[in-house]
Order: sequence, then structure tokens, then C-alpha cells
Amino acid sequence: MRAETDAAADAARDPRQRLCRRIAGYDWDALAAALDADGWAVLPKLLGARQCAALAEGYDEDARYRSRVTMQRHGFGRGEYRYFRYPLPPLLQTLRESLYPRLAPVATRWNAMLGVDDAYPDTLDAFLARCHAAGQTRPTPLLLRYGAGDYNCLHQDVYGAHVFPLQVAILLSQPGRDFDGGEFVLTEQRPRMQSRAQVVPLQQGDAVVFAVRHRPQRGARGFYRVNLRHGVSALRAGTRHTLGVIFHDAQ
Ligand SMILES: O=C(O)CCC(=O)C(=O)O
Ligand SMILES: [Fe+2]
Repeated sequence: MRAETDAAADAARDPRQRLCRRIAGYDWDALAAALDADGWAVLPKLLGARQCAALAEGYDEDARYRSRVTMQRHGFGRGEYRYFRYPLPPLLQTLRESLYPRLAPVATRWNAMLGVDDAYPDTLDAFLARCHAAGQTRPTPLLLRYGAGDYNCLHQDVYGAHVFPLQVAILLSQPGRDFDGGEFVLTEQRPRMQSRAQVVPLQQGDAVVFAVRHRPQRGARGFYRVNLRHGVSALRAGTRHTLGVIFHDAQ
């Protein structure tokens, strides 16, 4: 009896179990409807302030990462990011593998709407096995760091033939306290129309789920593809960290 109570108490304190419960607690039907309508949706307070700070502070722990990218050098913007190496830190691994099965049904439905006859596997492991068999073996989760004047140009995170159509970004810093400016921006381009921009309102710990490349939009003759890009507007001051969770691995 005593041992059981202790085990339950330990489980309640285990950050990975807490995170799984947090993810299970969102209204995934409503989120799926928002993703269908807009191509993005917010998961409020996915991470706590201390978890955010710990991840951001880990930016300089070299052993966690496989590479560092200076955005200016590639014309990607200004600022830098680092790709994690395998094995991912436990909290990040839990995030990636517990978010995946919530998003896979949306991804499969989007394929069906667009006439693509391909279902996504139920588990992250099974999806990654596909990526790995095709030579996409390098982990894509990343940590980004921006200072005053830094920004991220509009882009799409495609790293090979195998693409999971949704990705997640978690804001690790608090707007107004840690930084100013630096807003998460999405643009949509519909065939024969000019681009439309949306700013996604995020607080520290909030996650945005969004389409990697395109989302299905109902038209007069079935569904068509709306092209999406994401980026970050220039910071006016301070420092901003983001955790990026991409589900496909890279070539
Ligand atoms: O810093 C951000 O909010 C955007 C990061 C990003 O481009 C990504 O997670 O793919
Ligand atoms: Fe990105």
C-alpha cells in the first residue's frame, strides 16, 4: 500500500509523465479543427517556465548538439540555431513521441483530402523507420537563439523526400520581459492570390503546431493546396529562444 502510494507520488513528479498528461489534456478535436481551418493552432502552456529556462540555458552545452548554423551565413536571416544529436534529451524525446500520435491522424486526413493515398504510421518510431530506410537519419529537433536585430526569414523545414506535414515550435522566452519584437509569423499563398500574413500570439511555454509546407483548403472542385511559410520578425531588444520539434529526420 505504502509502496504504491510512493510510486504514484513519484510518477506525479516525473516531468515526462507530467508532460504526457498535459498533452493528453488538450482538446485534440478542437485543435484538429483549428489546424484544418487555419493550418496552425496553439497549445497553451505546454512547458512550464522552469522547463523553458532549463532548455534555453542548455544552448551552450555542446555535447547535446550535432551542429550549429549561423543564419546570416546561409541567407536564412540573423541569429543561430543548433540541431540536437541522438539520443535527444529525455524531455524533448517525450515531446516528440507524444505529440506525434496526436498529429498523425490530421496528417493522414490531409493526405486523403489532397488525394495522396498514404497513411502516416501510428507511432513516431514507425515513421522514423521510414525516414531512416530512405537515408534520412539525422535528427532535426533544434534550439534557436535570437538577439536584438535577429530574425528568421520565411521558410519551410523540408529535409528530404519523407516529410511529416506538421511541426511544433515552443517559445522558451517571455515576450515583453526577455525580448521585444520577434513575433512568430506565418504566410499563406493561395493559387493566383497574393500572400496573407498572420502573427501567432505566443507566451513563454506556449507551442504552435503548424503546417510544414501546405494545408488542404476546400474549393469549388475539391481540395487544393495552400502554401505556408513561417519565420520570425526582427527582435527589437533582448534574447529569444525557441525549441523546434520537427518529426521527419534529415538526409
Ligand atoms: O523561432 C521560431 O519561433 C521559429 C523557429 C523555426 O523556424 C522552427 O522551429 O522551425
Ligand atoms: Fe522553421
